[in-house]
Amino acid sequence: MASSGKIDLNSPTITWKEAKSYLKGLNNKQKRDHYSVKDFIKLKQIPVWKDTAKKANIKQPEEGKYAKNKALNEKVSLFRGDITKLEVDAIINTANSSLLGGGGVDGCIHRAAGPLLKLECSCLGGCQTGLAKMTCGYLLPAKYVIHTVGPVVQGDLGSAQEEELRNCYRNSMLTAVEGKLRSVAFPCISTGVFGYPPKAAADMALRTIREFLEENKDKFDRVIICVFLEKDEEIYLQKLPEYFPLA
Ligand SMILES: NC(=O)c1ccc[n+]([C@H]2O[C@H](COP(=O)([O-])OP(=O)(O)OC[C@H]3O[C@@H](n4cnc5c(N)ncnc54)[C@H](O)[C@@H]3O)[C@@H](O)[C@H]2O)c1
Repeated sequence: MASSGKIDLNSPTITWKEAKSYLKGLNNKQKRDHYSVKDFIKLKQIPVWKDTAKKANIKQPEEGKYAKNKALNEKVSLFRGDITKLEVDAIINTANSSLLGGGGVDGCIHRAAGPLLKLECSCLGGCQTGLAKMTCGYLLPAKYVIHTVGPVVQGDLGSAQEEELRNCYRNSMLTAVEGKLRSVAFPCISTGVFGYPPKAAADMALRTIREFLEENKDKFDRVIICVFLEKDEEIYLQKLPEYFPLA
């Protein structure tokens, strides 16, 4: 135990349960002393879709299938960058079924969270495609990590994989609601190694997030779509006005 009650989360002797319980008792300022990243991004630094659209001078398409909703346009955000830097209640990890780490987002999250994340994950018994399981965020600026396993797409996209991707977004948001979390950030689930076509994935993500927020609008302050690649940013800028038309 270090002095003044502060625990060294990098100590080889601390268990993940001790670390999780200790972190739960800290306020944001105290937690910041433990982040593995110093250039973390605060929620208030991430613009909402309403402001992004105005700045990007986005053209509103003809009447789409979703109604204009000012409140929802102030709850969703499109952000391009590293999801491990976001200071939100939870980031979603697009993991594999073992939940024991891998590459891509999964690798970035485990590296930034530190070894305690894998130790907690190893007690979860893996995760089936489409489901979601939550752990502590440890050294991440995010309080929690919601791990979900997306579908693998080889060849043509099938309806089963579409349903599985929809389940990833819905079950991750349901898990956040159960944990009373108010701000979450999604990466582009399954669009990397798992091969889901990015435009079709963006349609499924936006439809599912829109419909879930309509049913649970008071449960969230912010749902962030965190893209990493420029092409994904372009896809979402093009599709967002269809699902979140500018009010
Ligand atoms: N990409 C790899 O080299 C690699 C290798 C082995 C396993 N994995 C991982 O990939 C599988 C899941 O496939 P997937 O397509 O769902 O995931 P993914 O391959 O990680 O790609 C998902 C999306 O996340 C983007 N991305 C990558 N790093 C970041 C970051 N730091 N912040 C935000 N977004 C980022 C990436 O560009 C892509 O659009 C799992 O097995 C997992 O372990 C990835």
